[in-house]
Amino acid sequence: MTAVVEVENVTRVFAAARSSVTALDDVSLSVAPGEFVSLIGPSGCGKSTLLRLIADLDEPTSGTVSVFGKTARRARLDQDYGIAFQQAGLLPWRTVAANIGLPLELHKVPASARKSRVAELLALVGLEEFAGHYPDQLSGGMQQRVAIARALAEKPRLLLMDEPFGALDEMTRERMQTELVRLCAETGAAVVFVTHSIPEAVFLSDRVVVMTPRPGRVTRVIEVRLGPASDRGERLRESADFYATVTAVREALHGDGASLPVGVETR
Ligand SMILES: Nc1ncnc2c1ncn2[C@@H]1O[C@H](COP(=O)(O)OP(=O)(O)OP(=O)(O)O)[C@@H](O)[C@H]1O
Repeated sequence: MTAVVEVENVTRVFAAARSSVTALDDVSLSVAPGEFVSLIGPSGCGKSTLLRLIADLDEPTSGTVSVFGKTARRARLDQDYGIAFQQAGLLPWRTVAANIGLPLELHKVPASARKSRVAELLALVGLEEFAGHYPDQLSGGMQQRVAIARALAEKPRLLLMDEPFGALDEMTRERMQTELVRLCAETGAAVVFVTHSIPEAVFLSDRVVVMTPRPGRVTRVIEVRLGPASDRGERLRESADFYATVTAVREALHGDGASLPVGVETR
């Protein structure tokens, strides 16, 4: 089975006149179809750099990145995935509805199908009343929700998301997490998801990849065994298994994995 994302021995050095930063050092990562993988680690450990390399917004100093078995460049040109990054990246001259519908327009989806899909997405992110607004009339969190709706517009087989829920209030954030899990289960989409939140990573993921900075490396990979995505509802957040996995990720982040709870595997 072809991996959706294959990162092999990737190093990214940002060279400057006096010093250079090794943002990623010999990082490898493989994401299977339908798999949800979160990248977590302290600020500056290279999470965003890794995602940018996968999205072909930057190039590795050495090593290779492939997406759906193609070069990262080819996959970007073919628009094989949806992207939702920290900055919403909306087009200011387009309304909310027109921003969300943009990928559908680019792929020449007929107007009637486009309209109904945009209505569905507006409901999903709770912005039905703002369809005709422009981005600068929305709060940061609302803009972020528009960007997420746009990323989901074409039910992509891969989503690349960098702190997409960072600007949201806690209630909306949890709702969006539940929706994202449900959508991925429905569409079979794989996701590479950057976050600073341990509970968020655990709730969403099949695997949590723990990174450390200077140089940016993958130090641990924690398999999350919390049952199928379709069962990940609100009750999961209060379960003992959930807490145990959160603890395991926290310990891995602090470099203390000596006593892992039962049922949590690392490799
Ligand atoms: N364009 C760039 N030029 C120079 N250095 C860069 C560039 N982009 C990233 N870096 C450096 O690479 C390292 C990794 O940065 P990156 O943004 O990937 O980290 P991160 O884990 O996503 O951090 P955060 O959690 O704060 O968003 C940092 O030391 C950063 O300063």
